[in-house]
Amino acid sequence: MLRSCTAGLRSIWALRGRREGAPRLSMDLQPARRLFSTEKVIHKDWALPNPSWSKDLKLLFDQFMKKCEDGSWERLPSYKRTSTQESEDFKTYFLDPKLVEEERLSQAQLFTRGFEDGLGFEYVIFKNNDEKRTVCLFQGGPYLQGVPGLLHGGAMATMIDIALGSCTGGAVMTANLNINFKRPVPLCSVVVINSQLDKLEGRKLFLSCNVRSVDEKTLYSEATGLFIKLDPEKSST
Ligand SMILES: CCCCCCCC(=O)SCCNC(=O)CCNC(=O)[C@H](O)C(C)(C)COP(=O)(O)OP(=O)(O)OC[C@H]1O[C@@H](n2cnc3c(N)ncnc32)[C@H](O)[C@@H]1OP(=O)(O)O
Repeated sequence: MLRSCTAGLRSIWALRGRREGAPRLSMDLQPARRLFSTEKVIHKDWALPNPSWSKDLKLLFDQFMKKCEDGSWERLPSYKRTSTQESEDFKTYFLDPKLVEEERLSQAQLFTRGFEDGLGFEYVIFKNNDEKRTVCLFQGGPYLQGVPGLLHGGAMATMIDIALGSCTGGAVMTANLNINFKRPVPLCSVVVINSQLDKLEGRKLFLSCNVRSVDEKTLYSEATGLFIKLDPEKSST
C-alpha cells in the first residue's frame, strides 16, 4: 500500500509517537485467535524512525523526506501484516486452504518486521516512480549477525530482495536473484541500497541494485533480480 509523501509528512510526527508507544493490538482479553485477527490490529507503519536508529540513518531519512516534498519521491510505509488488498492479490495463486491453516495464517507477519526495535531489520524505502527506482536505507541490528561483528549474507540477501521488489508493482514473485558480495557489512552499520528497473519484457521484470556505505566509498554488494508478474490463469500450488 503506497501513500503520498505529503500525507506522510503531515502525519509523520503522530506516527512517530505511535511507533514509539505500546503496540496497538486489541487487548480486550479475547482468545489469541482474535488477538491476531487482522481486523483487530491497528496497522502500525514500521518505516519510521525509532530510538534505535543511528545518527546516519536519521540524517538520511530526513534528507529523503525533504526530497518527498515536491512529490518526486515517496516514502513507502511498511506493515507487519499483509494488507487485505495484497492478500486478495496473492490468494488466487497461493492460498490453498488445504496447505495453510487459517489459524496459522492469522498469525502471519512479514519476517523482517518481527524483531524488537533495533535488533533486526531497520529500514525505510523511498521510491521515485518516474525514474523507476528506489533507495532503501537499511541498518542491520545485532540479531542479524553472521561472521562475528558482520551482517549475515542471508540478511543482506533478504533486504536486496525486498529493495528490488519495491521497484515492482502488483503481484510479483522473485524468480531469480544473483548477488555478488564484495565487502562484508559491519553489524549495526547503515547501508544504502539503490535499486532500479532495467527492463520489462512481458511478465518479466529485470532489476538491479548496489549496496553502498553511507559515504558511498564502499561498495558492499551488487545484485540483479528477475521478478515475474503472476499470471491470473495459473495457480502455483
Ligand atoms: C512487501 C514484501 C516483499 C517481500 C518480497 C518477497 C519476495 C519473495 O521472497 S518471493 C518468494 C521466492 N520466490 C518464489 O517462491 C517463486 C517460486 N517460483 C514460482 O512460483 C514460479 O516459478 C514463478 C511465479 C516465479 C513463475 O511461474 P509462472 O508464472 O508459471 O511463469 P513461467 O511461465 O514459468 O515463466 C514466465 C517467464 O519467466 C521466465 N522465468 C521464470 N523463472 C525464471 C528463472 N528462474 N530464470 C529465468 N527465467 C525465468 C520463463 O522462462 C518465462 O519466460 P518467457 O515468457 O520468455 O517464456
